[in-house]
This record gives sequence, C-alpha cells and structure tokens, in this order.
Amino acid sequence: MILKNCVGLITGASQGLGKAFAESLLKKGAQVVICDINQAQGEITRAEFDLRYGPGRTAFITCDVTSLPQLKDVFSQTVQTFGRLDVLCNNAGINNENSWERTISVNLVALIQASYLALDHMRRDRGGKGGSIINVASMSGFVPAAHAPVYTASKHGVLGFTRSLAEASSLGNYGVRINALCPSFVNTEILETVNHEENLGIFYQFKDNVKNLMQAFGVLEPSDVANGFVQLLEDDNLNGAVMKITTSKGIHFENY
Ligand SMILES: NC(=O)c1ccc[n+]([C@@H]2O[C@H](COP(=O)([O-])OP(=O)(O)OC[C@H]3O[C@@H](n4cnc5c(N)ncnc54)[C@H](O)[C@@H]3O)[C@@H](O)[C@H]2O)c1
Ligand SMILES: CCCCC/C=C\C=C\[C@H](O)C/C=C\C/C=C\CCCC(=O)O
Repeated sequence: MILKNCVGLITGASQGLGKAFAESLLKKGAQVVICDINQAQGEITRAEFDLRYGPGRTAFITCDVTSLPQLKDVFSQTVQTFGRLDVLCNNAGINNENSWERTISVNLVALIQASYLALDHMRRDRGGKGGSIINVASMSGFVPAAHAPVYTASKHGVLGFTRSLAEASSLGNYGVRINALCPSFVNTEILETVNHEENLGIFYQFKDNVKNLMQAFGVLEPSDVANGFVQLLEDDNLNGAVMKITTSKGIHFENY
C-alpha cells in the first residue's frame, strides 16, 4: 500500500502508541483521523500535528470506542471529512483487572465492532476500494501473566479474531489485509497501571513480578513500534500476519 494521500483512522491516538502511529502516517503524506475518549489530550495532539504537518491533515474526534453509536459516527465523519478510508488501526486499550468487563469491552469487543465497520467501507466484493486493518495486540497475546489475566485474555482474543478475519478476507476476496501487531513493553502511560491497586485489583500482590519482567526484557520506545506499523501497512503480501516487536529480537513474525 502506498501511504501518500491515504486516509487512516486510529483509535486511542491522543497519546502513546496511537499518537506515534498517527505521526508515522503523517510523515508518509497521509491524512489521519485520531479518535480517543481523552478529548483534552486529543486536541493538544491535533494542534501539535497541525503545526508540524500543516493544518487540515489531522482531525480529532472524541469517541468512547465501547459506544457503537459513537464509533459509527467516527467512521461517517472520517469519510465526510476526507472522502475515503484506507487504514483502520484498532489501538485503544486499557489494563484494568478490577473493571475486567470494561477491559474486554475496550480491548476486544470494540476492536471487533470497529473492524466490521471498516469492512463495510472497504470490502471490494461489496463495492469498496479495499484497505488495511491493523489490530494492536501485545506479547501478552502469547504469554501468561499472573498480574493481568483478563488483559492477557483480551490480547489472546485479538490474535484469534485477527487471524480468522484475515482468512475470511482472503477466501471471500474482500481486498482488505488484516494484521496484528504485538509489541513487548513500550514506554507509554499504560505501564503506570502496574503501580495501582485500582488497576491490578486482587492481583496487585504480583506487581513486583511485572516490574521484574520489565527489567529483564527492557522497554521499547513508541517509535520502534511505529516502524513495524508502517511495515505492516506497506507490505501488500501480508495478511493474517502476527508481527512481534521485542528489545532482544526487534521486528519478527510468529510463524504458525
Ligand atoms: N505500552 C505497552 O507496553 C504496550 C505493549 C503492547 C501493546 N500495547 C497496546 O497498545 C495500545 C495503546 O496503548 P499505549 O501503550 O499507547 O497506552 P496509553 O494508555 O498511552 O494509550 C491508550 C489510549 O487509549 C485511549 N482509550 C482508552 N479507553 C478508550 C476508549 N474507551 N475509547 C477510546 N479511547 C480509549 C486512552 O485515552 C489512551 O489515549 C493498547 O491496546 C495496549 O494494550 C501497549
Ligand atoms: C504483562 C501484562 C501486564 C500489564 C502491564 C501493563 C501494560 C502492559 C502491556 C503490554 O501489552 C505488555 C507487553 C508485554 C508483556 C509480555 C511479555 C514479556 C516480554 C517478552 C519479550 O520482550 O520477549
């Protein structure tokens, strides 16, 4: 996929990884819609991008991805504003074992809803122009974690959904590539959750375990992960791919 003049929609992009993904698209000459539940930070990020990349290339829409009406509105506004939709990145995510149903709603249910809405716009076999969906999973999609059972389950779910939908896309000639991105620990605000009982709930007693993991495996920067994001978008051969990014091995793929 050639990213110049593409239109990308990224959820949870007010800060952190989503912001880095949006910036990587802008650097390639694309236009982006960033949506997030955090309106104040989203508007700051849009203003920053307007200064750096020129006004009119970034739109911010306030959206709680767990609200289907709000999510539908984001897709409509994207097409109204920029005339098309080529890329969806399902990035919004939380780590909360107390509100574990909300963790599943944000990390998995909303990602499924948004993927289906994107397919409605993109499917070539239904008159669309094709496109690319990237679902942000995690290395937590592969390994167990005593301090985060539901977060871990949500990321395992993202991988199963992504690989299966990619197979449907291929068999059904949807013309949409659907891939998963699995970073190890990255230097963003979500890592702060491991210091809070309100996030880890009854698993707070295992907080030192996760801190030891971070020390042992190291922490990536968002720009490292954005490089993988661009690679998944630009390589037209990839569908159903599961890209892992770790400090020890860099960008590599899980082969099933
Ligand atoms: N940082 C890491 O170590 C790491 C590693 C692997 C995967 N991930 C995944 O990367 C994604 C991005 O996380 P991050 O590391 O940038 O953390 P972050 O907390 O900085 O960013 C998450 C963003 O999602 C937004 N968000 C949360 N709930 C939302 C909702 N209901 N609707 C819309 N937006 C919502 C937040 O406001 C925030 O801007 C998540 O899916 C996370 O699970 C993170
Ligand atoms: C382990 C999850 C605990 C929750 C901590 C908060 C947010 C972190 C989210 C990341 O998605 C976790 C990423 C990776 C953890 C899994 C494997 C360890 C690293 C393996 C490696 O680098 O080789």
